[in-house]
Amino acid sequence: SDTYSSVAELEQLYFKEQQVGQRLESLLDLIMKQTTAIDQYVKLTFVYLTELREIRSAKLDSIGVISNPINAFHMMRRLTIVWQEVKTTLETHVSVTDIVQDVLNITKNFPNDEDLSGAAFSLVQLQGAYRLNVSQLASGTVQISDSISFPSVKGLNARDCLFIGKHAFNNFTIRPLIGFLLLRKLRVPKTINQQAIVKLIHFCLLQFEWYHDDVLEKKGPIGDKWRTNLEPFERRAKSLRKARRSLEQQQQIQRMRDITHNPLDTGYRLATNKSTEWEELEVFFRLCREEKSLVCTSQYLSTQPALIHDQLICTVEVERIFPFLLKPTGLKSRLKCRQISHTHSFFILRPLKLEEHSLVPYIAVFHDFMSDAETEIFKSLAVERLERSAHGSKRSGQGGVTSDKRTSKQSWVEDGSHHVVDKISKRISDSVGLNSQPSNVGSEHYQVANYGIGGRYTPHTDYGVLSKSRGETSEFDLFRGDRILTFMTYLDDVEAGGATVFTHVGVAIKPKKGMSVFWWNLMSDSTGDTLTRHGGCPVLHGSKWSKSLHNS
Ligand SMILES: O=C(O)CCC(=O)C(=O)O
Ligand SMILES: [Fe+2]
Repeated sequence: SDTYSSVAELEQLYFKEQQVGQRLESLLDLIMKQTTAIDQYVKLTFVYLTELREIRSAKLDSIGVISNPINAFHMMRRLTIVWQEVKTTLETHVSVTDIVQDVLNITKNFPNDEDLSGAAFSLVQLQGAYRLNVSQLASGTVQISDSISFPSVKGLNARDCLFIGKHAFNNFTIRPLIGFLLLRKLRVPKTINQQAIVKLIHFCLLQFEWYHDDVLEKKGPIGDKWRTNLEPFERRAKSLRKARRSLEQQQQIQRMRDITHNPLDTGYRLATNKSTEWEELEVFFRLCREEKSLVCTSQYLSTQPALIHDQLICTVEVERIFPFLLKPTGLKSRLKCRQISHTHSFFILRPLKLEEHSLVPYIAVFHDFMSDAETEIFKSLAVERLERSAHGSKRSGQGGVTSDKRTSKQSWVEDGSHHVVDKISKRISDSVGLNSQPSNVGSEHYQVANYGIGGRYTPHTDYGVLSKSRGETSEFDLFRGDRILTFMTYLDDVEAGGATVFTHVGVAIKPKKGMSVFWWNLMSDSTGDTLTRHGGCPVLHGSKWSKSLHNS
């Protein structure tokens, strides 16, 4: 008391007050920072949660949501880019509570940037393979035909399109890229610099032209894995380049002109009945799209295999190499559907429903081979142990590489792991007459595969799994021998895409839950039958599960 009467005491108070001021200042600073952090957190999570609420209000089950490639892309975007932002605010500013800790635990193995790129590139590939309408896609619809379309919960915004477009460019799939980018040019919102996009489109076109001209000049217009337009893009250089073309290149060009103009040139057909990888891919995608009319719509040829879906190869040429495209319909009429009960007494009660798809090589399906309950057992046995599928490669000798030739995950299910598995092995043995019990050398284990967004397996043969050089193959594998028969069962329906197609006989089989397809890979002299080359089309909408057994 009476402090005011002493200056010395007042001075002390002055200092104390200043101290309080400083403390309050720091506290305010802290609180302001926290408020900004909370503000940021609220804004970020609000956007995030709004998207999640939109999904919930669409009233779809989990598979219903993620089997749409656009929804899957959005999920990948949220779990990578959006989640990283939310996580940063959580970790650095918001005080760690049990809930935060819990969230951080759940998200430990979230996807990474590579997964996001994968999702973006899958959309580009699907667009190309199935020739999806780009503006429909951007507005959030996978439009398959006039009557079939699959809307996603949310469309793609400018930033998404740009992101996807850049991925297209990085992978030289120029057409979809230009599609995506041009689309943005029409509707670029203010938030994105319009000029930057126009520049990017320009840049893409220049790169493409440069790339095309370079290939044309250095390698010529035809090769094993490429076709180019006959004319260079750059007009100024045209006459100059013409002069520089070698005689051989000119002959190549002449040959190409001849083929395109004379589809019935049988002499040529006989000379080159072996297809290049590139030509086979063209046929593969054609069969995937169930293209009926094979009209030569364009003579515009491309430099990249990735561009084949843009009708860049002239039909007459494909027909020359794949005569089945011109197959007289009479052949089809020899294929039969019938019920089979003689292979085992069990089938007297419940005959097998066989449908033939090709006689040479023999490819057929058994309808309703497995019940829904049985298919679910196989999926549940596999789902916990899925790993990225690999495929054979000339360079690596015996299998073991992963690439975008085969984009699926798989796991091996062994005989004896469940009584239903044993039951199915017996059923397969009884129906095709081969020993399918994987416990002995008769066959491999079941390979259960699940395809992701745009998941596919480009054309290949199932035989030839044993390495040519003996040292690389185990004694067991040598004893067992090569794959005689492939017996594959679809464990789910696929709404769009995902057919199994045989590129050399023009057969496309659509997955149906419980249906099995089988074919003989080897000829009677145990050499491989090249006509069995086949692949799995990209999954356009849905989830594709299959289970294969290879008999040796
Ligand atoms: O998934 C498909 O349709 C084909 C799969 C296949 O060819 C294989 O796994 O060897
Ligand atoms: Fe295969």
